[in-house]
Amino acid sequence: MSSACEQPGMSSIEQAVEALTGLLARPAANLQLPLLQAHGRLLAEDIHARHDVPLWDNSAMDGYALNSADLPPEGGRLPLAGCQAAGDAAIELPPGHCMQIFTGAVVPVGADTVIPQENCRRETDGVVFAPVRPGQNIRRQGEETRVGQPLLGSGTRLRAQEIGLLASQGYAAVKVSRALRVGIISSGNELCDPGSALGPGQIYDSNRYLLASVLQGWGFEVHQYPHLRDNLDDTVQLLRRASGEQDLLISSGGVSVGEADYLKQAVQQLGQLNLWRVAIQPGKPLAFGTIGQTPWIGLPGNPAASLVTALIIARPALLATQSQTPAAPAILPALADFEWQKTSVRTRYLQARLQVGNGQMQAQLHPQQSSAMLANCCWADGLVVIPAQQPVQPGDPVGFIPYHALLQP
Ligand SMILES: Nc1nc2c(c(=O)[nH]1)N[C@H]1C(S)=C(S)[C@@H](COP(=O)(O)OP(=O)(O)OC[C@H]3O[C@@H](n4cnc5c(N)ncnc54)[C@H](O)[C@@H]3O)O[C@H]1N2
Ligand code: MOO
Repeated sequence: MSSACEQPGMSSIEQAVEALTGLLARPAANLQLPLLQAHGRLLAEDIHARHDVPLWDNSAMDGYALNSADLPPEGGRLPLAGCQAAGDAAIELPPGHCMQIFTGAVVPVGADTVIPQENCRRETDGVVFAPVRPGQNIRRQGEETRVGQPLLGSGTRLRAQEIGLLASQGYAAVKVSRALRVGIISSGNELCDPGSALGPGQIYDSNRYLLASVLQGWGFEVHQYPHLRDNLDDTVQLLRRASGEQDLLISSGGVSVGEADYLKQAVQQLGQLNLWRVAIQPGKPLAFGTIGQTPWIGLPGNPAASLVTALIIARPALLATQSQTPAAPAILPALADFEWQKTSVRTRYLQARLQVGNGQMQAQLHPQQSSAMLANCCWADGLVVIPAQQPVQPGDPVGFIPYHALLQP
């Protein structure tokens, strides 16, 4: 990322992230959600074990349970006495016998060892064992977790494994943080939604779908608003309504210098414009401010500029409303498999792929880097970061941020 920005009128990326983070408030309320709806949410309570895990000593194998004291050290034959199946209460092992047992079944009373069926020889009414190690293949009560033990802390993001762990402790519902409600607004007379026929001069609105996917991927609740026509009255009206309904508004388009770009003007009329223009390419015209109590982020209209600014500037600020420690995506070291001479006062994010060459990670660029394109972003699996004013020669070290890291919370 850029250091202090020397371009008059532009903030550095760090300044923009810091100012935006200060503008966004955490949603106050928590909510109780059924476990199946809690995936991806942040836990809003501390979770303790309700019982030991395992609940009782149980078998790790399909085989035969026995009391090791019943066998001589060289092994031997034990008569077979019934079967202990998973889901049944513990039955008693008669002294001097063995009992068939299945994985997960409670260990019969009196048994201390389980031998897998492939490691012994079954006869009609008995089993012949090699020497055994007492205690083999038994999962002990409480060896994973003891009742009352802290399991998950408030603030933990519930991934698949946390959901599974909560279910294993009998939690049918959990308290989670309410996700920010984000209103999405696409601005421009030229926009038409997929599913409708394009009129003359129209294009399909891709940013609405792109941004909704990004925000949903981070766990936010997304609400759509109608396309904003390029005039001040409509813009003021829609922003006033939407700001009363959402925790945050994110628009795309209408923030550069064009005479049909009314968003900043409308925000100034309704509230306050806090920042405009960031030393980032693509994405320079990014703006944000507040309408009443509701923050607004104006992403640039070019689709790749919308995507990159959402991932690099909005992401850390938005995730800070959800968690105390938003994970900054790791910048992976790579070697440039390209030359870049178009230096700029802005930090440049380039659509790139990583590949292994000569045993090292090499970053390759898409031949087209226009911010008006999306096919290049689909080709890419991440972004190469070129600091301001820094040309790159083939073989130079560069930083690479994988898309998967940016698209996850
Ligand atoms: N004279 C100048 N012109 C422009 C400058 C500048 O500094 N001086 N900056 C350029 C840069 S950089 C960008 S990025 C764009 C951003 O402009 P806006 O945010 O005002 O966006 P629009 O003008 O509304 O649209 C730009 C471009 O993107 C297309 N677009 C807009 N919304 C969508 C959408 N929802 N789905 C798909 N495509 C969309 C729109 O049709 C335009 O082609 O400004 C440059 N101009
Ligand atoms: O910043 Mo614009 O986003 O260069 O296309």
